[in-house]
Amino acid sequence: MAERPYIVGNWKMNGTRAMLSEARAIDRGAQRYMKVEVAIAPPFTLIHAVHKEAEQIGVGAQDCHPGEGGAHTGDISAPMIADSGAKFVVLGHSERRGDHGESDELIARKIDAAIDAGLRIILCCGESLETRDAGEAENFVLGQLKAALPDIADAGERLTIAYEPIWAIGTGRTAGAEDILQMHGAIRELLGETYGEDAANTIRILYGGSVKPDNAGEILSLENVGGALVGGASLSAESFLGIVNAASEANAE
Ligand SMILES: O=C(CO)COP(=O)(O)O
Repeated sequence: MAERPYIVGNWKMNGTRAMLSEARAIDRGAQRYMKVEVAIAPPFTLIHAVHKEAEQIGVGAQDCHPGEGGAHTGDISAPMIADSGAKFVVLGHSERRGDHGESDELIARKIDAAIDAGLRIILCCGESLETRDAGEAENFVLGQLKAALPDIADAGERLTIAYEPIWAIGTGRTAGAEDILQMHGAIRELLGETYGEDAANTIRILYGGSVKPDNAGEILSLENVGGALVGGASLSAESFLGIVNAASEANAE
């Protein structure tokens, strides 16, 4: 892993104020790993509280609306997210695409809104098992990215990609090393074509899908894997910091 590894916890629809003690423990624990960038994306309701607690870790949101404000009951805009203390937003997660029918086109508009609000972006992509079995995984994932990659000069600082095969999310199954290497390599190539080699090489490509302390070391030492987007194992400081520790060790190798 060449870049500073980036380990991000996606809390999904989990967490009440009782979880703030876990966020605090993650933050304090992360202070032992200054060479790893650590962040969490709690639900909207906890962003501000986690932001106030955090001394070391970054705080982000899990979605935003493409508009700036107005009559959209129940939605949260990118400027509101930035105002709550978040510095990034996760966009295009397969659960948003699946549960809410989010299209590539909508995700591209959300990315523009997030950029206008000064947020960094973690853009998610990933194929279903059906698509993989049909031999279409790479085409599908690259298609998702081509439809959404923003036309910005500072992509190296602003953008992170997360490859999360849907069949590996919450299932205890991780993609094999060969599959990860191949997909991350293809994504790196697309980023190079889009932004030029130099910028592309500073964009971290995270892997996500059942990352745990005991498999993180192997995954994080693969070429073109710049970190992990972690769901279930980010809900406890102990397991999440175990992954941060693995990232630190993989980076030292
Ligand atoms: O979807 C994920 C992170 O965004 C991965 O979730 P799990 O780590 O629970 O498989």
